[in-house]
This record gives sequence, structure tokens and C-alpha cells, in this order.
Amino acid sequence: MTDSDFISGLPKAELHLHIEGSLEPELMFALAERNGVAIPFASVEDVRAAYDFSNLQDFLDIYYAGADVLRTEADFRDLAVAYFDRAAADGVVHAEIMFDPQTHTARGIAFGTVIEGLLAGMAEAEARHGMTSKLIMSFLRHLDEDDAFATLEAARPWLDRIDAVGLDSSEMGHPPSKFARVFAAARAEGLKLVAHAGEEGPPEYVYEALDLLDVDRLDHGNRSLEDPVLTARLARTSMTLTVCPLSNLKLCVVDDMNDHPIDRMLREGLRATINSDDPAYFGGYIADNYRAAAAGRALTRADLALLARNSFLGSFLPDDTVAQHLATLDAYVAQAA
Ligand SMILES: Nc1ncnc2[nH]cnc12
Ligand SMILES: [Zn+2]
Repeated sequence: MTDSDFISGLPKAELHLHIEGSLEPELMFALAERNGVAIPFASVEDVRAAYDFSNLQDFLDIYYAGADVLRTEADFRDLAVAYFDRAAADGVVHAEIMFDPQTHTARGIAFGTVIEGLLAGMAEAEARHGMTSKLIMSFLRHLDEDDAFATLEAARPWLDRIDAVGLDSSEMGHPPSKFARVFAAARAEGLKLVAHAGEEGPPEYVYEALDLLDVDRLDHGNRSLEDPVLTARLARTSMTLTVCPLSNLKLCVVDDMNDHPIDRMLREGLRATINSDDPAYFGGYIADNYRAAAAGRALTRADLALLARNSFLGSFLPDDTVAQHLATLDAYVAQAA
């Protein structure tokens, strides 16, 4: 078996995926036509050519613009189904996907339209692939606390179908502390908590995510490595980091995949995982992220299996389900040897 096939077949969970970031240019065009929405691109090639980012904000501007073609429940369903089909082909057996309701409600799309479409896509993934999934509702951190509270309120009828809240969008200047109260309110509703921190922001933002938000999982977390005390704490507490190698390269968090810290994270004892973030924008789904990291940092099959193992350990699945996935993973690695 080639290393590439080993990676595709490796049973894994995806823990950091923005469903809006899985909108491929082809589907963007199809939805623009279906909904009669004008888009500022002449062709699919034009769209791909625009995906040349020098930082997070560059990307976010185009990502929010692209999401404008999503209008109906069927659009959100089709978006999700397309992602799950690709994830299944990459060996994903469980996905915890983020969505950004404010990106849509700000355009006049009802919260229910977004979530009912995504839930229909999740049911289809289970029927087609036996893939399980969970929903993470992410607050946009460039908006204010009141907007986040209004979003939590809008989500109330669906809270039993949402597993966690998250925090994403422009990190610099929008520290986790801005959302401490809304995260506490989400916790009081029984939700799990995740937050992007240390992607572009400093280690202090990671401390805030831990100490002020009390997150269960950290999205990215790269810049934690600048602080040895923080790194040791993350290792000691088995905090899961949802690392996204191709995203890091495309958004210039790293200059070259040969400089990616994924192997250092493992060596430091961090529970690092590999994920795709916004695969339609960053040039690859989860298996491509494993492949790029493996090539850049000479990861062994044991490293790759550890990353997959960490993805189940870091998931919000119940312990007995995690144990079943780990047994399947061990059997896969043994037969591939
Ligand atoms: N990588 C990322 N960082 C912050 N916000 C995001 N929204 C979608 N992708 C994101
Ligand atoms: Zn992200």
C-alpha cells in the first residue's frame, strides 16, 4: 500500500471544518445560477485564481463574499452533502463541523433555513456513508457580544442538535475575553466550547481561551509553541489542538510546509490533530492535509496513526464510541503493516 493510500484509508475524525469553507467554485456557480445571484467572477478558474491570500483577513473577505450564494435550505443541504462525500472518500468516519450563522442571518437568511439544511445533509451522510457528525455553532469574533448573544437566542429551538459553540473570524484585536459571558451562557446550556486561538493571535489569546472561556478544544493553537509554559500546560492537560496544515500555508501562518510545527507538537506531547479548515479555499481536503504534512515533515505511519488516534480522543463522541473507533484504527494499522 502506498503512503497516500494508507492516509486515505486511515479511519479518522475531522474536528476543524467550516462548512462554508467547503464551498467549491463549481457549486458556487451552480448556486449563483439557481438563486439568480450575481458573483464577481467570470469563471471557476477566475475564482480559483483569486485564492491567493497573504493573511487571514484576505481570505475572510473572499470567504464571506462567496457565502452570499447560499440562500435556501436545499443550498445548505447540498453544501453539506458535497463535503461529507469528499470527507468519506478521505477516510473520515466522524466529523464535527462548524457553521457561522451570523454570516447568513446578517443577509436576512433565517437561522432555521441554515441549520435545517445542514441537519438534512448530516442525515444524508449517515445514510450514504454511515458517517456520524456533530454541529458547532461559531460566533464571529469581529462582531460584538450582543450579536453573539442574539445568535445563541436564535439557536434556542435547535440547541439539542448543536453540540458546541466556537469562535472564529478575524483574530487580531478580538481576544477571547470579549466573549467570556456568552461562552459561560453556552456552557450553562450544556454545550461544549471550542475557540480559534493562536492562529495569528499571540499566546496570550490562548491563555484567555483556556482561562476565561474554559474551552474543551483549541482550534489551531500554533502560536502556543512560542511559550514553553503554555506548551507544557497544553500537554499536561491533554488539550486537543485542531491543526490545519494547508490553511497555515495558504494564510502564511507558516512560510513553507517544511517549517510546519506538526511533528514538534507531537514531540512536545501535544494532542495535535490534522484537519482541513476551509478545504475549497486552501487546496485540499483532510487526506491532502495529512499528505502535505507527511511530505513536509517526513511523518512516519506511526505519526499519522497517532494524529488519527488524537482525532477520536479529541472528539465529542462518548467514550465507548471512541474506543470502538480506536479499535478499528488499530486493526487498520496492523493490516497495513
Ligand atoms: N482559519 C480560520 N480562522 C478564523 N476564522 C475562520 N473562518 C473560516 N476559517 C477560519
Ligand atoms: Zn478555522
